[in-house]
Amino acid sequence: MTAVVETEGLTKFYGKRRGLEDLNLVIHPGEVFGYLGPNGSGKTTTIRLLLDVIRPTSGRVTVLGTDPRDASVRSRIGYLPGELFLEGRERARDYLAFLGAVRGGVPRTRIEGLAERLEADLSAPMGKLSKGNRQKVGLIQAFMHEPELLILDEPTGGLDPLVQQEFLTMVREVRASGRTVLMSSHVLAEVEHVSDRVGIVRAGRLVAVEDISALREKAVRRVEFHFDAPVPREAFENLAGVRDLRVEGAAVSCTIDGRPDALIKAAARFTVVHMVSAEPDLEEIFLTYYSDEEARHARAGVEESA
Ligand SMILES: Nc1ncnc2c1ncn2[C@@H]1O[C@H](COP(=O)(O)OP(=O)(O)OP(=O)(O)O)[C@@H](O)[C@H]1O
Repeated sequence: MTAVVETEGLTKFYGKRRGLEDLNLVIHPGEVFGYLGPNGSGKTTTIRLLLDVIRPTSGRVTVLGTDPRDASVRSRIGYLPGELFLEGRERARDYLAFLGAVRGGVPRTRIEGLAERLEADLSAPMGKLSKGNRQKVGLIQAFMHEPELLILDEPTGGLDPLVQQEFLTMVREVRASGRTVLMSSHVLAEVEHVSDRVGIVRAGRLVAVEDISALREKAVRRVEFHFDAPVPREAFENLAGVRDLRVEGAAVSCTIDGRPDALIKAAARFTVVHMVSAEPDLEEIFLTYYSDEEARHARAGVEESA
């Protein structure tokens, strides 16, 4: 299976300033990849290198099996820039129709359909669009030609929660059709419900790539069962992944580290009246992981300089 994005030692310095260093990343066809990191960590630099907006200082990159310098690859990509400049008196609707024609013809009905889904107002002149509407026009132009790869830089900024949900549905549809999405964000919560994998970039370096499902499995969550009659403590002792067990009459509570399978099977032997399971807070795991990494890097830095 050919990678959709593949980089090897990809590095960009702006003069002496590090934008990105030694990025080795493979993105597979049909996956949604969340690219996460705080402001200034190198996300936009990576995206610009993939699009040949800037050229690498060193290293190698292919996009859809092609060198990004080959201009023919551009029409196979949909791109939402982090900052979108839309100017002038032309109406958004006419601008999108023009872009559609340039990209080989996009039916007006598709543009209107996307506008409806995102509740975008296409009648306003480009220069007068609100922040939210500008972002929506940006999304429509990225999605409308049904590109093989969507590269979205901070796509959800400025969208209200309902429109965000619709946008996430559009991303899921892209994946369901076997196409690929790379979306950057500085908050995990924005991408976790649609991403298959997330990459964490920090100070110009990719510090981790994680499967979202693996991250979920690592999560510790609190679970409570209420039964129709008191249950024996022994039935819940020494179960894989179960910690902080409390059995009080007909109520059992504990934390689960990893899969809840053993606990569910133990509980299934009794009559469950009610169950509460708190959704694991991935942001918390992520931040714990992140700060561990940070501490490790800081220690390595101290050791290096010692
Ligand atoms: N044109 C430029 N000239 C000089 N330095 C730059 C330039 N563009 C980016 N940088 C620097 O490169 C580093 C990475 O920036 P980049 O914009 O890629 O980060 P980012 O993760 O996209 O951040 P943000 O979320 O704020 O857009 C930062 O230190 C930034 O100051």
